[in-house]
Amino acid sequence: MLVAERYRLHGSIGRGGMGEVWQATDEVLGREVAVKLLLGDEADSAAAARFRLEAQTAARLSHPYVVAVFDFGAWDDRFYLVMELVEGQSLAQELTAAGSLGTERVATVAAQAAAGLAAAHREGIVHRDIKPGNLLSDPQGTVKIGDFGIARFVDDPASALTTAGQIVGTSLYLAPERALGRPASAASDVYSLGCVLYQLLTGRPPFHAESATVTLHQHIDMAPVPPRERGVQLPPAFENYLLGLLAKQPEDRPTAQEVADWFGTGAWRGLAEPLPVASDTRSASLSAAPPYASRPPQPGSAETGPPTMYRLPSTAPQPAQPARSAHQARATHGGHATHAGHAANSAHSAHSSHSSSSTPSRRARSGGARAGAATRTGGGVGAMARRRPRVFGILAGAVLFVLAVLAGMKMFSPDTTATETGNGLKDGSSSTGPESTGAPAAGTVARTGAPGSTPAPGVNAEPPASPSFTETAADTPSPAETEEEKAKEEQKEQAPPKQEEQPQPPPQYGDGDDDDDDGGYGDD
Ligand SMILES: Nc1ncnc2c1ncn2[C@@H]1O[C@H](COP(=O)(O)OP(=O)(O)OP(=O)(O)O)[C@@H](O)[C@H]1O
Repeated sequence: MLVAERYRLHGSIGRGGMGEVWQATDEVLGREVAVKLLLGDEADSAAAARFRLEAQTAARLSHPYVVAVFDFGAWDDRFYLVMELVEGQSLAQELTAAGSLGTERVATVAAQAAAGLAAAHREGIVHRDIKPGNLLSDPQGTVKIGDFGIARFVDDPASALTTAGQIVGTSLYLAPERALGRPASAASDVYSLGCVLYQLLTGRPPFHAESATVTLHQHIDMAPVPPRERGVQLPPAFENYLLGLLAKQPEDRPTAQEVADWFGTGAWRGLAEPLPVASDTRSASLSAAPPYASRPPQPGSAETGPPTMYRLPSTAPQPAQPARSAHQARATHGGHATHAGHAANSAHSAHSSHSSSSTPSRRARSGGARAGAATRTGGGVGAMARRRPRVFGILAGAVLFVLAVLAGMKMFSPDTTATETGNGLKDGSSSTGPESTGAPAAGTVARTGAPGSTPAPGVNAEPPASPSFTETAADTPSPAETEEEKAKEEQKEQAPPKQEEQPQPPPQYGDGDDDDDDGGYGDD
């Protein structure tokens, strides 16, 4: 069959909802092409309009991951569409043959399909029917998006081809907002792509109920079961990001370009992972955990691992968005309690095992730099106080305590000496004059310094001061000695001879546990 006197049809490739696709030869240009012939009655204006729009839409796109459209027209009362021939199979066929695809393959599909979608979105075109059957794979495995048959221009409401209440698209991949009857958007395509990727990984779409209506409700209300809970060996980063594509709110999903970049840079391998944004409610609660800067760098994280997209400038895709999306989606929509819990736990565990967001990384690095600077600039008391405030506080308190005790000894020891022994042991202290306050002060010191009392350990820690007191006393007789001696003589007259005959060597003060020595304090 020669179509439009140019395209010779060789054989049917397959049949879809709008037409049958044939392998053909363009006899003018001498190349192989695919020709789609519109099925049914040309009088079906809606189908004809859709077919025409597919041609016009696809013709605007020129991208390696989008099936190219070469020609469009009417022939023998039928419309035809001439496309780039993709000599491979659709991902639906690939999936049927394999059951499920490996992470490496799915990541490639994600990067390429998302790149093709991003190109369409830049043109203001939404595909609206992303599904495995519309993702074609050539012999090299390169993915190309085909069948823009129900696509429409985002900014052209008049081009909408669906009547009120009618939803075009497959329920298995339909975004929640579309299930609610809201307009399709670029984010709707991202959601559908997320469903496809999920199915490629697990062998089944995230939502699949006994009826399309129930499936649509699941898209709206139910959180998807994390693929790893379905037995898929998947890097946590991949899973977390994929769940972000399935966020219930369109604005919580990454853009197609971000998805393309994220998978294209290999971030899905788990070398890096998005972290929640502080403004996120759930993330804020997570942020109550120890600050990122205090965490040691995680193996494979941005701190230690190879560069990732997170280190790109602000023009790079925002890495935190998918994780935030997953959190927000589950937080705001709840959905199936069990699944929501699984998803949240998965995201949380992924977050806790990866600390590679650019912000935390920068914080950690800058924090480390500050610490290093402090060390380099002297490592003195100030630096120590900053680095180990608690230890510094304890040491400072101990020093202050010792100083206070020494000061107390210095103040009160003359009286104790005078009262205690009268042997000149504490003359140095008595020379300072406190003795004028008389025995009461000495008595106070004696009691607080007595062995067995609470402060005893502190007093016992002071012996090193005693010899110095002794030496000072020996060398510098005080003018107060005269009065002191007089007082001693008066005491001699009243005190038992036994006390007068007690010349005590200096160590007795420091021993503390000598009953005889302390006996004098106790008596006082
Ligand atoms: N450019 C192409 N090159 C090679 N095969 C193609 C091409 N376009 C479509 N096909 C194949 O032709 C078959 C029919 O495709 P078509 O797009 O018409 O239907 P569909 O996408 O399966 O269903 P629907 O149109 O309802 O979405 C599919 O197997 C598809 O893989």
